Order: sequence, then C-alpha cells, then structure tokens
Amino acid sequence: MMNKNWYVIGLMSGTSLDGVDLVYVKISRNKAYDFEILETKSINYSEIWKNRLQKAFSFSGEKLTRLDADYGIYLGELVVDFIGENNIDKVDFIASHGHTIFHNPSQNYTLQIGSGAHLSTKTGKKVICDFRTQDVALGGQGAPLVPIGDQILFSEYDFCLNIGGFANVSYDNGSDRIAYDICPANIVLNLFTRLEGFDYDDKGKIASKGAVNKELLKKLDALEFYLQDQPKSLGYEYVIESILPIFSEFDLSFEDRLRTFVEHSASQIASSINEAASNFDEEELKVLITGGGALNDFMIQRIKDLTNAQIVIPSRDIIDFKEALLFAFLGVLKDQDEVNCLSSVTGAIKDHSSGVIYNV
Ligand SMILES: Nc1ncnc2c1ncn2[C@@H]1O[C@H](COP(=O)(O)OP(=O)(O)OP(=O)(O)O)[C@@H](O)[C@H]1O
Ligand SMILES: CC(=O)N[C@H]1[C@@H]2OC[C@@H](O2)[C@@H](O)[C@@H]1O[C@H](C)C(=O)O
Repeated sequence: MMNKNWYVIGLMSGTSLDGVDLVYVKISRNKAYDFEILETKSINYSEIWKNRLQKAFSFSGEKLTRLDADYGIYLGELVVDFIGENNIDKVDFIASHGHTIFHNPSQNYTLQIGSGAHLSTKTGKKVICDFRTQDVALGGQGAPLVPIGDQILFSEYDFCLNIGGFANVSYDNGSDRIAYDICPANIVLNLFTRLEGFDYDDKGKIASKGAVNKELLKKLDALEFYLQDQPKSLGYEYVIESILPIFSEFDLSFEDRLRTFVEHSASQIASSINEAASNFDEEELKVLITGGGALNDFMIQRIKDLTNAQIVIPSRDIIDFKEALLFAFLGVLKDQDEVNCLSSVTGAIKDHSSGVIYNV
C-alpha cells in the first residue's frame, strides 16, 4: 500500500443551526489512516441565514432551488476567506455535509443543500458532497455517518460519545459497529436556560446548585425509549411529546429542573457505557466525549461518578470540529472508492461508498 496524504477542507452545518464549522486537515494513509487538524474556524449564521435555513422546509420548489444555489455560493465564500486568512496553499478537495432541510428515509428522501457545483465554481476546487442520498436509496437511514470515522480514526477509544442536542454513541460490539441515540441532552437544558435568558448553563454551574427530584427522575427514566433495542434515534418530537409533559407535572425551581435533567442524561449515558462494558468483559472502557456537552463539567462529573469507565475529554479542536473532520474523512474514503457508509449502522442493504463529486 502506497503512503498517501490528502489536504482537505471539511464543512459541517449541524441541525442546531448555530453556524458552519470549517476544518483544514491533513489525512494520511501509511499502514493505517491518521489525521492532523491544521486550521479551524466556526462561523455563526447571521439572522438572515438562520431564518432562510430554518424556514426552507416550507419553501416553494423554486425558492428552495435558489436557496440551494445561494447557500453553495455562501459556503464557497466562507472557504475562499478561510483559505486566504490561513494562507492555505494545498487543497485536494472540499468535503461538504451541507445543511439538512428534509430527512425522511422511510419515504426514500433526504436533502442536504449547498450546491456542490456552485461551491466548486466559487472556490475553483474539487468538491465531494451529498453523502446521505445514496444510503437512503439503498434502504438505509442516511444517518448517522460518523461511526465509520469513529471506527477508523478514533480506534483507540472503545466508546465514542457525542453530547450534542442529543447524546449519541458508536462502538464495536464485538462483531459490528453499532450506533444509536442515548437520550436528549443539551436540547432540553437549553430550553430551560433560554426561558431564564441564558443560551446555556456554562459548565453546568447552575445545575450543580439544584437538587434532584427523585420522583421526576424516576418518571423520566421509565420512558419506553430507554427499553428499546438499538438502532434507535430521537428527534425534537420526543422532547415535546415525552420529556416536557413530565416536567410540567412538577413545580420546580430553575436549578432543580436543570439538576434533575442533568441527572437523567448522565445516568442514561452511564447505563449505556456500563452496558457496553459488560459486552466487552472489560473493567475499564475508554470513552471519548465530544460535542458541547464535553464542556459541561458538572454533567461530565456525574457521568464519571456513575461509571468505572476511563473518560477522555479531548482538545477543544476535537470537541468542536470532530464532525467536520469526519466528513473530510468520508470524502477521502469516497475519493478512494472505499466504503464510507456502514450498513450495520444505517440499515442499508450493503456497505457502500457514498458522495457526489464536482470538479470544475
Ligand atoms: N461551556 C459550556 N458549558 C456547558 N454546556 C456547553 C458549553 N459549551 C457548549 N455547551 C452546550 O453544548 C451545546 C452545543 O453543542 P453542539 O455544538 O455539540 O450541539 P449541536 O450542534 O446541536 O449538536 P448535534 O447537531 O450533534 O446534536 C450548547 O448549546 C450548550 O448546550
Ligand atoms: C439527517 C441529519 O442531518 N442527521 C444528523 C443530525 O445531527 C445529529 C444526528 O442527527 C446525526 O444523525 C446526523 O449527523 C451526524 C453528523 C451523522 O450523520 O453522524
């Protein structure tokens, strides 16, 4: 196997609509794949972009087509600035996730906008994008796609946990890579803090001052979702239809609400870790935690209290840019025509190499 390096710009726009993450990364293949993050940048969306992306699901066909083109050009402008600011002189290609507008795999469609043709034209670079459509066509969920990156680039960890809006995990269960959503996390905490005028509970300081309401906690833990087998996933509806109605039965202070929900998330996460550990016959599972929840010191402390696992909080670059990095890696796999979608994770009829290439 020839040694090879790829210099890639990865672009990711998450469902929370906070902005675009850009990463410039060197991915190398010697005996195994490895990576080095060279530059990073997060761009917060302006109110205008946030609005257009948020409302796009109800746009007419024409308006949505225009948004796809405009957003591709916008991504191109961000990349041109990023290249200029960092004097980047070598880019093999741009790997772009785009922004998800529709995701309905049971009806055979998913849509990530951000026209690859426009992105390629604006930057003069090769672009690999649209990573989910082929998986949906093959009968898969089109998500999650990061587990293959966890498996190959983060193989030193037994359990790759992301605490974003929802907490999700991927790990090898002895025969397959599996992945599933564990429970809601920041999405609920942020709903509570925003009612009090804060974006989020920095380091979990407010929650740490509250008390756990045991009766409420018991009701949350008894939700049917936690008994289901994986693969399983959660959406905003679960928060609205299952979590919030239980909270509304209790009259709690702001601190106690946060404290009880942190306990719920931390204990569900710890149960998942402990279950994986029992699969492995291992005392000490090595757990990597990324996503904004990795910065919630109180939540992390509670997870540590409830497991024997070795918890690793990586550098800020990995916490914030792992998804953009992994889409860059999915691009490298596509460029080699290697598998970048795992049927064990998405449910597609086979493993496959997904993504569409534009090269002006
Ligand atoms: N210093 C901090 N202390 C506590 N919580 C934090 C801190 N920084 C970020 N967070 C939490 O992390 C959230 C952002 O996390 P992240 O970017 O992983 O979410 P996301 O993009 O919505 O995730 P996903 O799309 O994976 O569900 C913030 O909204 C906040 O709740
Ligand atoms: C359709 C879509 O955009 N799904 C996202 C979303 O955001 C988090 C979760 O839901 C995950 O399934 C997925 O993204 C990650 C990066 C993935 O595919 O692995």
